[in-house]
Amino acid sequence: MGKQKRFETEVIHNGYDSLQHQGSLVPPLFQTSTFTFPSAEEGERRFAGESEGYIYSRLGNPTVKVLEERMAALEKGEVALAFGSGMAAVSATLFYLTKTGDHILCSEGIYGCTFGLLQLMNKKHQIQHDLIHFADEETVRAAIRDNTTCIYIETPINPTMKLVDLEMVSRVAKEKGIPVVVDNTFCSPYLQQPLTLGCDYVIHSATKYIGGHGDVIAGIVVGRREEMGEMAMTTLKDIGGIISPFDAWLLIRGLKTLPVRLDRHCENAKKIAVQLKQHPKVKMMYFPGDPDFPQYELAKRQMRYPGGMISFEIDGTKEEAQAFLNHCQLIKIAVSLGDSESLIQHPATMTHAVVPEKERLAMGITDQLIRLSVGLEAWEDIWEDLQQALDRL
Ligand code: MET
Repeated sequence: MGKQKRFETEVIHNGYDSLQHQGSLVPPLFQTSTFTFPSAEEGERRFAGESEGYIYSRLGNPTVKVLEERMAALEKGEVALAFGSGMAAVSATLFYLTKTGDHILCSEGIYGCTFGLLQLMNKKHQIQHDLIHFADEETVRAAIRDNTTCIYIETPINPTMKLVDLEMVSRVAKEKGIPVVVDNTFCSPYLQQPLTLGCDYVIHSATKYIGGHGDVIAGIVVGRREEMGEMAMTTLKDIGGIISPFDAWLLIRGLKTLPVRLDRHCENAKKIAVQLKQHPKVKMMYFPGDPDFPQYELAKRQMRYPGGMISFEIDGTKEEAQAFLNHCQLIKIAVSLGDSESLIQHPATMTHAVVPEKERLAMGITDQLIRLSVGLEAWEDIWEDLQQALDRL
């Protein structure tokens, strides 16, 4: 296929040759559950892995393959696998990396359903976990146990926006031979490429910036050929959380504009953050692009731009936080993120409602915390909506 091109080119062209598909500019949608074999013997060879060729869409599909190859290239990994949701990707990866009695070391905050999954793994398989602040090498070393088989990180953390120094954590993890898994959903590979910083697996809820249009639920995992091959044959094939070919096709379409969209998301977020910070009803703001953000330097080092997500605490009660959401008119009250539409939500009662209060507060998710996914609308319109809603408090 020749040498890899720049990111903005790869999102459009990688892994697809139109001349191999009757000149179809856009990768065709292979909306089929199964594939016919020219003979019984060829069927046997395909099942035995002695012959290439498709069998059944749970085991592989040409449309899904275009998406997977493209995502692998964009994350600078070897192989990607697509899943039916971000959580299917997370659970397949964690089940692949652990067995009964193991321990997972996590960042100090994680998405509510990932937290729920860890509870389930603990209950059913006695797999333990700790959530820690990866402050420095010593802290990481001290937190790793003999039975730690994986480090699981979100950065920025959903929804507190705290960052983890991926280069530092993977350096320590390498000493101990422990794989580092990063949920890169808030950044997409355009803003942050964990594999280039020494991490081993990247996970996406492709529902968010990858799809970008709020019409697909999907997940992606990227890693090395050998491990991903094993994952494909076990926790993808046999647990079966596959993506549908149509959803893969929509993601291929969404990906083409990822850099263009993210440039705009990031520009808008920067402008909104400046305004938000000055509003008297905003008590705290968490945005990696704010010069007062405690990890501002790390953000500059690790991320291309600070992203399109902003969290902030209003000066008020939980009820006032909810009233503020209700006052928003242009901005929609909804979970999810990375869509064209600006979305706002209340993590304590929505994305992280399953986390018990004590753990939730330890993560930094107060009743006053609001998460905003800055959309692609004119930033002035987004700000005017926020401002009028804040002014009514
Ligand atoms: C079902 S709740 C959330 C969806 C998504 N992971 C988010 O953080 O918004």
